[in-house]
Amino acid sequence: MINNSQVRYATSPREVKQMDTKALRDEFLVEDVMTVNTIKWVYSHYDRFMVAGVVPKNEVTLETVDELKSEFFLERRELGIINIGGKGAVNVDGTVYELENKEALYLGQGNKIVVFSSAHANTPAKFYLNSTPAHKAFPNKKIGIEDVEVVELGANETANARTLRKYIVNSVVDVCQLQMGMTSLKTGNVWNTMPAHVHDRRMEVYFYIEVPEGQSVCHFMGQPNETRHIWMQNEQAVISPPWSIHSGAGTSNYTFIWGMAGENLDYSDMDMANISELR
Ligand SMILES: O=C(O)C(=O)C[C@H](O)C(=O)CO
Ligand SMILES: [Zn+2]
Repeated sequence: MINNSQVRYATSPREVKQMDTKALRDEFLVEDVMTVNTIKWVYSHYDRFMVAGVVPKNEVTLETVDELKSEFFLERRELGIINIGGKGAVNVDGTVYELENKEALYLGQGNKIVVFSSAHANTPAKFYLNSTPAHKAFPNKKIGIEDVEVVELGANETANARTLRKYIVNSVVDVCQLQMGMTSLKTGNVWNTMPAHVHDRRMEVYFYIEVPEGQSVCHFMGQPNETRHIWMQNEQAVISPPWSIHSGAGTSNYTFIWGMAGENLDYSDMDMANISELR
């Protein structure tokens, strides 16, 4: 067992209202996601959601962590994997799933030995990992580009034209509670998830990717009438409490992976915030 994980406790809106920039970043920002040949988990007490990434230049085995007090990582958990790097593979108890860039894999509870590798060490895979507690063992499933549900959102006029791709949702794969997808802003568009929303039934984590060199995304969080912001660099993640909006404006277009867990699997269960009422 390795102890390469960090716990983030749940915070209330009242506490967050008092936080300065550093406190907000310490609590919600995950700076180092894509680590080479190692997996550094962040364990959030919001719905016990775990976030990590791995760039396997050598083979990397998924190991359990102290927080889980389990014999193996997936003993009581499910795992979503999206590859944002070069071609790679995930060996799951002897079955090999090859994942090209922007392909995903769902692993159900009970899988014991999971090994990540890259096809080429000089263009390694970059596996983004989200994991949540599971109550049932659903089958493993690879989700290729052709399996994804695609939704077009926003408009150029409001600088929020974007393509949303649902990878791990219950209309594509059987899951206990994990949902994952990817949203890409079109050229010249900068706003994600605007109009903003909250969903007190689910927490969410955004992982910003494809942010061009020298550009940033300003991520907005907090209750709709008491917002805060966190400046995000490429390949950083941010935890969104269930009571918080999660929206961002970039200094260019970009992509992000969203992952959710909680009370329901209803993607459309959102309480919208009126733009003119944001504070
Ligand atoms: O661009 C968007 O809008 C999103 O990607 C929204 C996320 O999917 C989300 O917040 C789901 O609750
Ligand atoms: Zn959301």
